[in-house]
This record gives sequence, C-alpha cells and structure tokens, in this order.
Amino acid sequence: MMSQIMIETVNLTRDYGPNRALDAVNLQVSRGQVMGFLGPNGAGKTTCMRILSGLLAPTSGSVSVAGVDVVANPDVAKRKIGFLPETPPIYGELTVREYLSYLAQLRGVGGKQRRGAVDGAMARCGLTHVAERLLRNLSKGYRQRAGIAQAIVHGPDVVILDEPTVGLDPIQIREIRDLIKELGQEHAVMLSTHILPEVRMTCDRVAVINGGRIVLEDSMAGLEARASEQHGVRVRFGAPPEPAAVEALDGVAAVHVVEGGWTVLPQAGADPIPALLAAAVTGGWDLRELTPGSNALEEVFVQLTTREESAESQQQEAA
Ligand SMILES: Nc1ncnc2c1ncn2[C@@H]1O[C@H](COP(=O)(O)OP(=O)(O)OP(=O)(O)O)[C@@H](O)[C@H]1O
Repeated sequence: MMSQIMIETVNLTRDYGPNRALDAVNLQVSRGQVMGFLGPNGAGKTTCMRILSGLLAPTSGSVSVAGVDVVANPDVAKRKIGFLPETPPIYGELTVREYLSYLAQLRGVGGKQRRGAVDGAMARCGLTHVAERLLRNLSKGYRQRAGIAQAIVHGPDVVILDEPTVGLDPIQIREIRDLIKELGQEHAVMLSTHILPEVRMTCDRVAVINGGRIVLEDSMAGLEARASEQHGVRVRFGAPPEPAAVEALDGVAAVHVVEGGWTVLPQAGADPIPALLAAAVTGGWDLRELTPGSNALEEVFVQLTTREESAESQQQEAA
C-alpha cells in the first residue's frame, strides 16, 4: 500500500506578538503511523496541534489534513481530524453515549450512522459497559478513554492526542498506550508527550521540537540506531574506583560521572563491557548495575534540545 500522507505542514510559522512560537515547521505523518511529538515545556507542541486542529490560525506557512487545507477549508478539515486536548472540556451532566452522540452530530455524522459510530467508538475504547454512566461519575482513566472516543467517533483520518496519559495510574497508562498503538493501525496519529519511554513504546516516528523549530525527525528505528552509536553503558558501583581507572579500560572513550550512576562511553565500534566486568571483579568495585544504552533516547533528546538552547543563549549573549 502506498503511504498516504495525512498530516502535512510546510514552513508552518506562528507568532504571538513579538514571540515566534513556531518557526518554519515541516512535518509529515502518514496513515498507519504514530508520530511522537516531543519537546520541553514551551517548545511549541500545543501551538502546533491547535493549528492542525483548526483552532488557531498560523501566521504563515500551510497545513493540510488528509489533503484538505486547514486554513482555506476549516470546516471540511475539522471533520477529518480528532483532537484530544490536554484539558478536554467537561460535559459532566451527559452520559458517555450522549456525549459521543452530540459530538458525532456536531462533526457531521448523520442520524442513521450516528448510533453505529458511537457504539463503534465505545467498543474500541472499552467504554461499552459504562455507556449510560454520567461523565462526572467516571474515573480519570475512563474519562480519558471517553476523550479518545470523542476524537475518533466521526471516523477521522487524523487523531491528535495531547499528553493523553498525564495523571493516570500505571494500569490505566498501559491501557491507553495499547489503545494508541491500535489507533495507529488505522489512522495517522500524532502523540504529544514529554514521557520518553512512552514514545519508545507507542511510536513509529518521532519529531523533536525545541524553541519552535524541529530539531530532529526520524523513524524510531533510525533514532535507536543513531542513539546506539553514541550511547553509553550505565554503571553503578558500590565501591567506585577513580573514574580514570575506568577510562583506561579497553574500548572506553570517556566516563561521565553523574549522581546515581556513571555513563561509560565506548570508543567507536568497541564494546567496553567485557573489560568493565573483568575490572569490576578484580578491583572489588562492587558492581550494582550495568545497563547498556538504557538512556539512549533520553541522551539524544537532551543533546538535541540543550544544543539548540545553548546556541541560542550564545547568540543572545553575542547580541
Ligand atoms: N496565547 C499565547 N499568547 C502568547 N504566547 C503564547 C501563547 N500560547 C503560547 N505562547 C508561547 O508560545 C510558546 C510555545 O508554547 P506552547 O504552549 O505551544 O508550548 P508547548 O510545547 O505546548 O509547552 P507545554 O509542554 O508546556 O504545553 C511558549 O513560549 C509560550 O509561552
């Protein structure tokens, strides 16, 4: 099957007064993909998602959803998109069924199809047994499911989820992540989060935004490969040696000493683990943890976002 591009932004830019919140953002997401949209606070994620959803106008650049220009045809585009905002509006006095039916109607699902659409969305989100419950009486996890159900009830091509697992307990989180993966098979899904393991678990692609600019866009596989080239081995010792003793080992390029553990960076193409293990045993370093590349994604993320920030602060200092 040809990959169908469902979300496309070209040089998308948005200013709030003198502040540029989005700066020439180019993104593409196809049907069958879950794209993780990552960035620190204030990076521009919400701004981007609100523009995609037709809730906010861009300053310049273009944005299309399922081939429909969101700025030129907002009403058509809105029917092709489902959005779960970070804080969804509350309709506590409606039952789950009434809520979904109301929103399906707003988004143009006709009377005959509506019941089937609502039943289908409830089934996919595991809500069938609470269909007649008032929203205000649902647990947070179920309310979140209702939020996701409203984002898919009208059969949109594109589903955008803003921090969908924030505030849920671990079991609810797992269930919502499974649901997101499932949605990715049929829709193009954009998932905003700053939880890195969540991206690893649910996404096929990842885009990292910082200071309004996309600083990385890659497949998960590509990112993991990139990370493993520069990843470190995380180690913790009960009786740590001098860092120089580790640095001197075969295959070790450098050692970063941080609180709670060290990161041992390998020389290109080398595996430092055998020498590390041997030295830890003979040296009595009391090895407590050895995790290869466990922070790979985190390291790439931190590198990408801090590099941009430090470049910016240097510019500001120079100005
Ligand atoms: N209505 C607004 N008026 C003025 N500035 C705004 C407005 N909304 C956002 N901004 C600014 O635009 C930038 C991007 O904000 P945005 O909310 O899109 O970031 P974010 O990545 O979603 O952050 P968070 O993870 O904290 O939600 C920030 O510098 C923010 O202060």
